[in-house]
Amino acid sequence: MKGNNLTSPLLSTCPFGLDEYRDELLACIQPFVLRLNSFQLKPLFLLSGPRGVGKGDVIRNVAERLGLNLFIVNSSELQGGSAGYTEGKLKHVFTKARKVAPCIILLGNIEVLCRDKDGTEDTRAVSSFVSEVEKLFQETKTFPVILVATCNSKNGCASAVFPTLARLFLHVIHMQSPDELQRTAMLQWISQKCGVSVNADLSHVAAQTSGFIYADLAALVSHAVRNNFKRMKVTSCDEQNSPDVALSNADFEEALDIMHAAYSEAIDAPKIPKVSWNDVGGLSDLKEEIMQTIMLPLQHPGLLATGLKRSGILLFGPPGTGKTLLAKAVATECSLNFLSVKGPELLNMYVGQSEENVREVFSRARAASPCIIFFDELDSLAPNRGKTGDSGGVMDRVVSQLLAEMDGLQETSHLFVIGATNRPDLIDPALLRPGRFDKLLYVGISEDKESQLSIMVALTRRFQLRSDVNLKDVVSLLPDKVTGADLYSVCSHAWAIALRTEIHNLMHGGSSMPSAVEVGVEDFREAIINLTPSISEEDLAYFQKIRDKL
Ligand SMILES: Nc1ncnc2c1ncn2[C@@H]1O[C@H](COP(=O)(O)OP(=O)(O)OP(=O)(O)O)[C@@H](O)[C@H]1O
Repeated sequence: MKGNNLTSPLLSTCPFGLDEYRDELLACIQPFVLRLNSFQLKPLFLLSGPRGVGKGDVIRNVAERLGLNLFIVNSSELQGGSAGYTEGKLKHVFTKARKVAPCIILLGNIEVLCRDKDGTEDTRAVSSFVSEVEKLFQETKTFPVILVATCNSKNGCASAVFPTLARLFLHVIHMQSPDELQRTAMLQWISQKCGVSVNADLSHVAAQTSGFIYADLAALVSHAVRNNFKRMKVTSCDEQNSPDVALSNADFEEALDIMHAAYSEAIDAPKIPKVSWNDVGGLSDLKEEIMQTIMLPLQHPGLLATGLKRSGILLFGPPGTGKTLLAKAVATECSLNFLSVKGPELLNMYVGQSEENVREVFSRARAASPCIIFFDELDSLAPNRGKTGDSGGVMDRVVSQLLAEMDGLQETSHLFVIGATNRPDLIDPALLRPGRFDKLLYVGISEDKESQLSIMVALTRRFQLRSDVNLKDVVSLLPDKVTGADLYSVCSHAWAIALRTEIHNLMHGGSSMPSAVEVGVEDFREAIINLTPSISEEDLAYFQKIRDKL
C-alpha cells in the first residue's frame, strides 16, 4: 500500500471514517461563507465527543476545504479566576481573529469555560462571553468569522457545557467512538499518512480494537511501526534512505498487546487472568461446552450478521465447585479480559445508582473487549421481579437494565457474559430466555475417585511431594462427596502441616531449612481427618432437584 498516495491533498487532513462528521460541519458552515444567511443567525457550532476522537482534524479539514484560516484557542487560556480576566482575554482573541478573517475560530474544551473554582457556573463570565460573541458577529462585516467550539465528553453528548452556553450554538454535532468499519478505514488512513505499507488484515485488527478512538489507533500504528523497526533491526535512517516499512499482522498483534496492557493499567481495566486448563481438574465436558459457545462468535464474527442469537452462560451448582475457576480458565485460553463482578457489589441505596452501576460494568467491559463479564451471585442481582418486595422497585429496574444490556450484546462478537449462582431457581425467568442466559450448565461436586484425583493433581501441581506420596492412595482416603474447594482446603492444610513439621525439626536440631516444603502422605492423612465436607446430603439432594427441574 506504500506509495498509494491519497488523490486529493485536501482529503488527506481528514481521517477516513470521520468524513460523515466533516460533511455535516461543512454543510452547516457553507451558507455563512456564501452569505446565504438571511435570518442573521450567528455561525456558532459545537462538536462534542470523547477526547482524541478527531474533533480538531474534522474542523481543520473543513477550514481547508472552504479556504478559511483557522484560529485556534483553548478555553483554559481564557480562564483566569475572574470574569474580568475572561472578558479581556476574549476581546483580545476575537480582535485578533477578525484580523485573519475569513476564518474559523476553534474554541477548544468549552466545557471548562466560565467555570469557577468549585466547578459551578460563573454567571458573570457567561454574560461576558455572550456579549463578546454578540459583538464579534456585529462588528464583522467584511469577511465571515465562524466559531466552532469543541467539548470533551465520554459518551459524545455535550451535557458538560453549561446550558446557557450550550443554547448559543446553532447546531451540535455528537461524535461517537468509531465502529469496526470506521476503525478499519482510520487504520488504513493513518498508515498511509505515516508513509508505511500494510501487509496485515486491517479489518481483523479493527475487530480487536473495540472502544479505540482515532488517537488510540494512531498510537497503535506508531507502536506497530516501532515493532517493525525492531524486527527488521533498523538502527538509523535518513530521508534519502528511509527503509521500506511493511506492517505485518505480527507487528499489529504486538502493538495491540502493548496498548491493551497500558490501557488496563491506566484505568484499572480487566486483564487476562492467569489460570490455565492445568489448574482445573476434571470438568472436561463443561470446558468443551463453554469453549464452543465462546469460540464460535470469535472465530466467525460474520455469523452474528445472519441473525444468530448469542447466548450467555449460567453456571449453577453448590458453592466451591469451581465455577469461577472455570470461567477464568476459559478467558485465559481464549485470551479474553476478565471482569468479575459480585452481584451485591452493584447494589446501591441511592436512587438510580444500581442501574448506573450495571451500565458502567458493561461499558467498562466494552472498552476492554474482547472481554468476559463474570457475574457471581447473579441471584442477588437479578431476582424474580415483583417478588423481592423492595419498596422502590430497585431490583426490577436493575433486572430491566441487565436485560437491556444483554440484548445489546447481540451486536458485538467480543463481549461474553457468564453468570454463576447457587440458586438458579431465584433468578428472574426473563433472564433465562433465548439470547440471554439460555445455556444453563450444572457444575457439581466430585463424586467419583477419578474426578477427585484429577482435581488433586491440578491442586498439587506446584507442590513438592515426598516420594512416599501416591495421589491415588490419598484420594482413596477422601470422603465420597467433596467439592473442589474442600480439596483445596485439604491440600493447603497438608502443606501447612508439612511446613510446621519442617520448622519443628529445625528448632530441635535439624540441619537447615530446605528450599521447598515437602508434603508427605502423613500430612495429607492428617488434613483429611480434619476435613468436614462443605456440602451435606440434604444440600446435595436440593441441588439435584433444581438441576432436574431446569
Ligand atoms: N475443578 C477444580 N479444579 C481445581 N481446583 C478447584 C476446582 N474446583 C474448585 N477448586 C478450588 O476451589 C476454589 C474455589 O472454587 P471457585 O471459587 O471457582 O468455586 P465457585 O463454584 O465459584 O464457588 P462460589 O459458588 O462459592 O462462588 C478454587 O480457587 C480452587 O482452588
